[in-house]
Amino acid sequence: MEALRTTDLRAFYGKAQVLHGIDLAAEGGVVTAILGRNGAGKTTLLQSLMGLGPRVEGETTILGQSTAGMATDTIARLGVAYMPQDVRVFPKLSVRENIQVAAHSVKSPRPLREILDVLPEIEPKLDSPAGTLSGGQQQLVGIARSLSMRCRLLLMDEPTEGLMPRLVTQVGAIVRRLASEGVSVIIVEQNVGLVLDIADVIHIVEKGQIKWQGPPDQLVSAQVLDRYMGVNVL
Ligand SMILES: Nc1ncnc2c1ncn2[C@@H]1O[C@H](COP(=O)(O)OP(=O)(O)OP(=O)(O)O)[C@@H](O)[C@H]1O
Repeated sequence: MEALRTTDLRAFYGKAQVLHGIDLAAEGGVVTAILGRNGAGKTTLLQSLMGLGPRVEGETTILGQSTAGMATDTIARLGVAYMPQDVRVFPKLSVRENIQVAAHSVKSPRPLREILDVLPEIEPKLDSPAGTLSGGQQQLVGIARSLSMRCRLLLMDEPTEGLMPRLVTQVGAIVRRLASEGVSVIIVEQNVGLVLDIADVIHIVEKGQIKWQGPPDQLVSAQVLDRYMGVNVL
């Protein structure tokens, strides 16, 4: 089933237009990566999908339903999880409680045991206040929260920022695992290597527009990365 479709999505902060007609479609089981330079509008795109922040125009359909006028919590209840860039844990709650809060918001959460099998690093920290964990560990708690919600559309904003390479690989494996379960994952990333490894389709956003889209093997052409990202992979 189609998890997401936007048609001519436009977003505004006050009078400033940040997204200029985004057409994006994503199926269940597909990992869609969004690349782009700083300020291109990637975070604004995810926030627009969640009904957070900017004023939006155009059409968005999530899991078959138009989200026009929907509040963020209603969008979440359709089966959408959003992992913002600055993952916010509840610092005074334990890691376990942080996961329970997320699990509480859905009818049939993923069992904790299953989450710990994928994220063994957090098991020894389950009863520690989440605010005492390192930034990287807090990122993992954010991922654990998303896993617990058993979402059908997962929006991730730079989930590997600040993570050590081993954990970056692990996050990549988790994303692929969710896709194999039928989840549609939209991932904003700066880590081009990771994107090439895990994405099925890549969209490059520049100045609020999708300038290029295609599979990873086509992206590995110096022109595309040089031109839109200032990255030279060759
Ligand atoms: N709350 C806001 N109010 C006004 N302008 C904003 C707001 N948030 C973002 N912008 C502007 O919108 C544009 C897109 O920002 P956005 O954060 O979506 O880009 P991004 O591609 O996610 O960048 P980054 O990689 O730095 O996170 C930028 O010009 C930014 O200054």
